[in-house]
Amino acid sequence: MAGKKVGYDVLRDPTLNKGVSFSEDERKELKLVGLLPPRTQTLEQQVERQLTLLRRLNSPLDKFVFLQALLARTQRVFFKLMIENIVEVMPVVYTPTVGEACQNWGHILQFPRGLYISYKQKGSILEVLENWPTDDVRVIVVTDGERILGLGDLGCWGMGIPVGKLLLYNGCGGVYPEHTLPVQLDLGCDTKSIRADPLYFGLDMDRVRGAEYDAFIEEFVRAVQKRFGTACLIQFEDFAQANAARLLHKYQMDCCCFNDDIQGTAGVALSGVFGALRLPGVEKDLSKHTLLFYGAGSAGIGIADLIVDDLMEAFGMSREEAKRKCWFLDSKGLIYEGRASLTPEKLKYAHPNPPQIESKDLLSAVKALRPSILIGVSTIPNSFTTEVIQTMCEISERPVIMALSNPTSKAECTAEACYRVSNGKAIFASGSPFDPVTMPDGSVRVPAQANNAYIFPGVGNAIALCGAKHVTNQMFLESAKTLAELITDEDMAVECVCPSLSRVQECSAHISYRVCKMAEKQGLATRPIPKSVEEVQALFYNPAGSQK
Ligand SMILES: NC(=O)C1=CN([C@@H]2O[C@H](COP(=O)(O)OP(=O)(O)OC[C@H]3O[C@@H](n4cnc5c(N)ncnc54)[C@H](OP(=O)(O)O)[C@@H]3O)[C@@H](O)[C@H]2O)C=CC1
Ligand SMILES: CC(=O)C(=O)O
Ligand SMILES: [Mg+2]
Repeated sequence: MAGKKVGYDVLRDPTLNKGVSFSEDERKELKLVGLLPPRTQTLEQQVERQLTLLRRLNSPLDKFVFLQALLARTQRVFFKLMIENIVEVMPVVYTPTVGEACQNWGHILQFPRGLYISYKQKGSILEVLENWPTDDVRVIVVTDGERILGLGDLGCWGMGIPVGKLLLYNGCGGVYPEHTLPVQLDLGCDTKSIRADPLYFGLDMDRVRGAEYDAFIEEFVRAVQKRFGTACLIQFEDFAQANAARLLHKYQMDCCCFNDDIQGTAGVALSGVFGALRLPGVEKDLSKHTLLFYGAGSAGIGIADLIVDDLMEAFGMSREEAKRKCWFLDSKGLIYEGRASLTPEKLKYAHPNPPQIESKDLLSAVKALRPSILIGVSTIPNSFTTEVIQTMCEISERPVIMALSNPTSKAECTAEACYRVSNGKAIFASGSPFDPVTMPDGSVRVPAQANNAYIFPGVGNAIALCGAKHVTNQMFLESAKTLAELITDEDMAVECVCPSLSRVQECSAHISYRVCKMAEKQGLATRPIPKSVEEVQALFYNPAGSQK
C-alpha cells in the first residue's frame, strides 16, 4: 500500500511504482487514473518489455546504465528481471561491467543512490547519516574507493561497487532493498588522471592517511551504530591492503562487520578447492597439497587464513604446520622469513628455509615450490603464462588453477588458455565470468566463477536475520563447506567447482541457514533463528510480493 503518497509521487517513487501493473482499484485510490495507459498489465509483461529493451543494447556499459535507470524507476520490475535472469544480468550489474562503470562513474551517473560521505563532513558524519530517509538499515556496504577490483584507486567513483554488491544482497541474498545502504567514503584520491577528469565529482585532494584516516573511520563506525543500531552489519569492501586487514582486526570483535575481500573471497575460494578435490585424478587429501598464491594482499592472505583454519580443524594440524602449506609471491617476489618489506599479514606466511629459486618470477617459484594449487589474486593479467600452466601440469596430474583477479581484463589467465594449454588437465576457476569451453575431444568445461558473490549475500542475510553481534571466521568456513556441498554431479561432470550461477539464490539461502546455526552455536545470535532453509527462503525479498 502506497501510504499517503498519490499521483506522480507514487509513480516517481521506485519503491512504490508498479507502473502499468496498478489495478483499477489502486489507480482510483492513488489518483493514478489518466496518469497511466488504460489497460493493467502484469509484472511479467513489464519484465518482458524491459528485457527486450535491455537485449537491444550492445555495449555492457549501456546495459548497466539502462538497468540502473530501471531500478530508479521501479524496484519491482528491476529485481524480478534480475532474479529471473541472474546469469545474464549479473555480469552487467556486477563484475566485469561494474568495473567499467566505476571507471566512468562521473560520466554515467543519472540517479542518486546511497550516501557519499566526504572528508568535509569530518565531525558531522552522524548528521549525514540522518539524511538517509529510512531508519531500519540492516546492511551497509562501504568502500573508500582505494582498491576498486583490480583497477586501483578510483576515489569516489568506487560507489559502483557498494551499489552492485547490495543489488546482489537483494537479488541473490533475499535482503529487502529498504534494509540496505551503499556508502562511499571520500577521503581523497591518489589517481591523478581520475581527479583531472572534468567530470570527477569527488574531493580534489590527495588521500587522507594515518591517524586522521583512522579517526574518520572510527567516527563513521560509531555514527552507524548510533543511527542504525549496533546490529547493523558493516561490510568493508575494496579497501587497499594497507587498511583492509588492519580495520578488520580492529573492528571484527568490536562491532558487527566483516571484510568481503578477505573473508568472503576466502569462503568461495576454499569451496572451489573442496570442489576440485572431488574431481578424478585430484589428490583428495587437502593436507597433501601445496598452495602457491600469486598476490599477497587482502584476498590472498584471507584465502590462506581460511585454508589454515580448515587444515587445523579437519586434519588436526598445528597452525605453523598448516601455514607452511601456503606460499606467497607479491610484487617483490617470493615471501620468506627475513625478506625485506613484509607487512604483519605477510609475515604470517614468511617461512624459514625457502627453496633455492632461480629468480623472482612466478615460473621460478612454481618450479621450486612445486604447488598443486595456484591461486591468482595479483591483478596482473596473463601472468599465468603458457610456461606456468605447462609447469603446473608437469608437477601434478590435475593442477588446480584459479585466476581470481577482477574484472576480466585483470584475470591471471583466461579459461580458454588454461584448458587449451593444459589439454584439459587443469581445473580452472576465475573471479569474473568466462564462457564454457569445448575441448578438441568434444567435451565441455564450464569454468566456475569463484567470486565472493556466492558467499556475502547469504552471510549478510544470516547476520540480519539472527542479529549476530559479530561475524566470525567460523561462519565463513561454514559457508565454504555449505557451498561445496551444493556442487552437484552435473557441475562435476563439466568440471565446474562452484554450483551453477543460476542457483546462486538457493546457495545463499543454504549459507544463510547454516551461518544462522553457527551464530547460535557460537552464542552470537540475538534473535531466534530460522528452523530450515525453506524458512529462510520464505523470508527472502520477493519483488512480486507486497512491500514490507
Ligand atoms: N574472485 C573474487 O571473489 C575476488 C577477487 N579479488 C581480486 O583479487 C585481486 C587482488 O585483490 P586484493 O588482494 O584485495 O588486492 P591487494 O591490493 O590487497 O593485493 C594485491 C596483491 O597483488 C600483488 N601484486 C601486484 N603486482 C604483482 C606482481 N607483478 N607480481 C606479484 N604480485 C603482485 C601485490 O603485491 P604487493 O603486496 O607487493 O603490493 C599484492 O600483494 C583484485 O583484482 C580483486 O579484484 C578480490 C576479492 C574477491
Ligand atoms: C569480487 C570482489 O570483491 C573484488 O574483486 O574485489
Ligand atoms: Mg571486493
